[in-house]
Amino acid sequence: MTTKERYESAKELYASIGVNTDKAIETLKKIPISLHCWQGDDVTGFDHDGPLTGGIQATGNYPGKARNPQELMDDIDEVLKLVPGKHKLNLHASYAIFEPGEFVDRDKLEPKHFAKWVEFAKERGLGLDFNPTCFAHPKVKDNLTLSSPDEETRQFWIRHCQACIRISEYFADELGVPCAMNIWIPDGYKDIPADRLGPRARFKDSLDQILAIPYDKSKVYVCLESKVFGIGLESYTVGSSEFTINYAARKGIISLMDNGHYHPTEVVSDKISSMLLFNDKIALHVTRPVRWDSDHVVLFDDETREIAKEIVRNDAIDRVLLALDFFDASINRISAWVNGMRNLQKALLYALLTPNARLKELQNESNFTELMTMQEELKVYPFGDVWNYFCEANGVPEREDWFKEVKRYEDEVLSRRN
Ligand SMILES: C[C@H](O)[C@H](O)[C@@H](O)C(=O)CO
Ligand SMILES: [Mn+2]
Repeated sequence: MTTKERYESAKELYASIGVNTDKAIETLKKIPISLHCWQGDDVTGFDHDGPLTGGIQATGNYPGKARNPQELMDDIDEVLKLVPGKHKLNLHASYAIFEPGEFVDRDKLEPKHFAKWVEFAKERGLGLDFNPTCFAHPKVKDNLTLSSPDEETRQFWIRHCQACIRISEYFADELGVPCAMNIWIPDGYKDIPADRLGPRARFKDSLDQILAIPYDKSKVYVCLESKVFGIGLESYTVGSSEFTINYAARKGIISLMDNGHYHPTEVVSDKISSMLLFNDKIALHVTRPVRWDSDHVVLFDDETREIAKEIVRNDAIDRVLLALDFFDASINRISAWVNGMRNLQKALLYALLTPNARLKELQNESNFTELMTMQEELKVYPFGDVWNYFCEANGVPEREDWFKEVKRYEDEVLSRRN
């Protein structure tokens, strides 16, 4: 049987429960996911030689990490060949590209330092998203940036974030696609603080100063990401969930939830509906925490599917900005990216192939017996036949065939890097 024939048979079965597979794959094709550049080099970037700091960690030493802009771009191209649909690329400020011998500190960054990325994005029809890099830098003083009591330090990071807004607007102007600019700071304390309010008040004031510069809100979507703890910052983080949600609501920016940034039994899938009721847009970093915010590769697992269902069944595809955020250095980095992208797409497809209206009715009728039965039986519907057809129709390898190309690239390209 061909992929198409399998699809036709799956289509009939889904139609019998009121699901239109053609419509599902048309919708999926148009859902952009922001591919995070930092999986390719373990969050190293190009503007410093120091270690990764900020309470995050990439563990593993798999060979073949990208060492310069060209290698990172080549690797991203390799990923794009294996992922269906059109997406965005998510850059950090530390990935600025300088002329040979040039160095520009983060508070002085300008659009021209990202011109090569814009060219790259234009040639491939990608949108660009952006992030200030408030970590892995000598100006992070005692683990603090925008909340630092040291005014010089705080002003440095304010200027950095302002520079990033200007760069984000340049991306949007050049590419004709709004740029999501996400602010995340690592600031916090390892042990019980004596003052919780002061750092948060300074962070609030810093954000006010950053947002006070003129910029076009229809082009730059400023997002604010919360976090419950970092490595070495276990007792207190300045940018907590309450802080970021309140600040974003008050100032009309976008809350970003990273599903690795909550207590282990808290799930982002349960937060999405509440956030949608009070916000036009929300943003997500989709990741996989394992015991802690360990940023493992996204799988086609229960929570990823549950997140996707909340987006699809609440008609929020255009209101949720989707980005990946993980950095696994223990496996082939191209495969980490491709698995993460394809798995989030699979979760979205699974949600699109769910008879959501019928399931809602069952819930409202308190028919929990049939609801459970249906939800469980759906798990063994021929979802894979629809996914494989989607891959074929979009010119990328189906099933695990993509891995052959990853192996070839590893043998011919990655293994020659050291
Ligand atoms: C590199 C990213 O900006 C970073 O992972 C941030 O989004 C985060 O999640 C920190 O834990
Ligand atoms: Mn994140």
